[in-house]
Amino acid sequence: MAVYTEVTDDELNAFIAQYDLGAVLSCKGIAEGVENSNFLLVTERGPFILTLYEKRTRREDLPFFLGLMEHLADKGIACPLPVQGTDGLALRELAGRPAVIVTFLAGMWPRRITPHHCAELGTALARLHLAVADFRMERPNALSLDGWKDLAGKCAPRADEVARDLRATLEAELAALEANWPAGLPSGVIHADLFPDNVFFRGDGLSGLIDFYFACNDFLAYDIAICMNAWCFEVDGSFNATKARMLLTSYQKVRPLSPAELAALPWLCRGSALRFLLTRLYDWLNHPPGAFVRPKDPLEYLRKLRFHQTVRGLGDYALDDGGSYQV
Ligand SMILES: Nc1ncnc2c1ncn2[C@@H]1O[C@H](COP(=O)(O)OP(=O)(O)O)[C@@H](O)[C@H]1O
Ligand SMILES: N[C@@H](CCOP(=O)(O)O)C(=O)O
Repeated sequence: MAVYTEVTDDELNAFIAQYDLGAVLSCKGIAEGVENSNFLLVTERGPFILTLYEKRTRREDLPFFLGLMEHLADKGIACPLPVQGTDGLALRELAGRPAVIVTFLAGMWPRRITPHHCAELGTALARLHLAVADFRMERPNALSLDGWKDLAGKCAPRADEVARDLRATLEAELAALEANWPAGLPSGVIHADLFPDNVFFRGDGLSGLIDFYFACNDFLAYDIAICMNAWCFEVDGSFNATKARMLLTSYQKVRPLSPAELAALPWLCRGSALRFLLTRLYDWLNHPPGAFVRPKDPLEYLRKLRFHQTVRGLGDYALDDGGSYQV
């Protein structure tokens, strides 16, 4: 379960005393998530989420993530809002980790993805991309080409333990991506991890987005590629063109994609597949024995990468009309 850092009652009570939230009624570790320690904190003012930031979330990036959530909430995007203490500060320290309390978002993430979920996602993603246009803070994407090379180098000596010839596959893919990575596409702040477990629904409607801790500046269309990989494959590994069409069509009703963005999607999907293959592979090879968190399967993303390697253009996704299918 994703609670890496335990908090004692004394530490928690001293921490909460810095807010105007009343007394703590309960505080339970949340099993989901892999990056940070999360707790469902119930106080006399209601439910909140307490997050302690762990290894991959760098302290110097936290003002960007918190500022982004505040900016998005201000623009009407349903997302958690950092809660300030009586001193006006949201970011503080608890049990030796940077920590914040954010507002609780009602809803459930979808366990069985339907094309309708993908349509809702497309609308929300495009709204997010429009909403960040005037967000002034920047954070370069540490998990783009240079970051992938770094991770691939660290995994190389043991990669073939996970899949035959994986080391050579990674090297060849990195070279191909370096030679073909698009340039000059519309850029801005992207979520960069908008997987189903970070998107909440209430009934049929999307109710909010969470987990902005990989957000960064990159091509906006790269965020779509991340979503195509995370939402538009079936458990048997097949690509579901209907889901991708729903995603693209809804997105484009809010923010139309340029021909260059559409043409770049196959390479962006390859890059996104490699990115999640590499972080999962790194975690797979390096998770401490006995850790509660079960690392995610890197091979799922190797299969997605192999699929995209066969794609020569949008037609191979059955998206040659640019996803202009009418929902
Ligand atoms: N603001 C929130 N409102 C409601 N639940 C939340 C909120 N933030 C996180 N959660 C819960 O905590 C889980 C893990 O959160 P997440 O941000 O994905 O963690 P991690 O960064 O460790 O992956 C989510 O799946 C959800 O159940
Ligand atoms: N979405 C990533 C892992 C990051 O986990 P999250 O719990 O922060 O969404 C993956 O699937 O590899």
